[in-house]
Amino acid sequence: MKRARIIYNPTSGREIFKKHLAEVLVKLENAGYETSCHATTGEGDATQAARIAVERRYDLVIAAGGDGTINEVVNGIAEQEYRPKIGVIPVGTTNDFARALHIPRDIDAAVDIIVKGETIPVDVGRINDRYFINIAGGGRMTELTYEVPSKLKTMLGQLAYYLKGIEMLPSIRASEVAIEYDGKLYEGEVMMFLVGLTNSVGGFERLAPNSSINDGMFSLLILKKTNLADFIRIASLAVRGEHINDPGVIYTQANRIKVQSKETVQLNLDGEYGGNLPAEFENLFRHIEVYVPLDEIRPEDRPENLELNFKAE
Ligand SMILES: Nc1ncnc2c1ncn2[C@@H]1O[C@H](COP(=O)(O)OP(=O)(O)OP(=O)(O)O)[C@@H](O)[C@H]1O
Repeated sequence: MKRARIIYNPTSGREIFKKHLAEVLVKLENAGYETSCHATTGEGDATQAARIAVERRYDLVIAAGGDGTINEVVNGIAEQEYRPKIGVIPVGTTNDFARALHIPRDIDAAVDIIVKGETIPVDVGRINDRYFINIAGGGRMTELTYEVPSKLKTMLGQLAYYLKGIEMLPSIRASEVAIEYDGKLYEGEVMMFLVGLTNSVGGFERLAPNSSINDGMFSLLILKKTNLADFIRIASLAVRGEHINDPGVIYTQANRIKVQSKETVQLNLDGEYGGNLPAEFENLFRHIEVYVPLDEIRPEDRPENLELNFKAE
């Protein structure tokens, strides 16, 4: 019998997961999993719980929460030699990782995907000994994600971020940075830089349109210093993925990225504060296995084609 560990955040999103826990357990039991649960108690607890799940050699770890919870679970697993497969039940306010992997927000449907048992390997980002699965970045613009009060998030969901963004826009300053990427160098003032593993960020599904979840490459997006009018223009292009050719934007793929600044620039890892610059980003190629609806994954990202990609490199 396989053993599964559910690590769930009881405060995620609209706090609905608890009410569905019994049916989730029954479903996993019927599928042949012996399952136990851990409810997180606060910051860092999901990482600790994931480390313990690794020690106890669980076959899979199911993270139920938002991007913050999944990030924490991956942080407990990514550093280990034995890495259980990861299932995701997206019940957070932002669920960018799940969206990028086409995992549905419906709890029942998300569990069905785990039960079906199809997985793909995905890349994980490492930065100064911390890990991220979706996006890292820096610059004043990225700071709005943790300035949104959690009560507002529960009430308004994704909308809370946009409201905060609009409120902060006029006060956003540029930061002077040096960004080295695969031997190239950009030096200048930026509103933000983003280092992405998936194409889905903050509900913008085309922010990094060329991202592949398992090609060993980051998408690097640099938004140069702009005035408010240009910023609004670029943001509206970004909805359609058309910002990448704008002169105010640098968009490229890179495997290793180093960012420095003389100023204090905060980093954001998967939507949470992640220390300050300097930072070195390293892409850990196909580092974790995640349960996904395989039919909906792009052909080039599916396991049967991965070997081919690899040989072609
Ligand atoms: N019992 C708890 N009480 C309060 N905070 C918690 C608890 N358990 C975990 N947390 C914190 O909640 C943070 C964010 O949670 P998570 O990402 O799951 O959901 P969310 O806030 O609804 O969504 P998002 O982060 O996507 O906006 C975690 O990083 C963790 O620090």
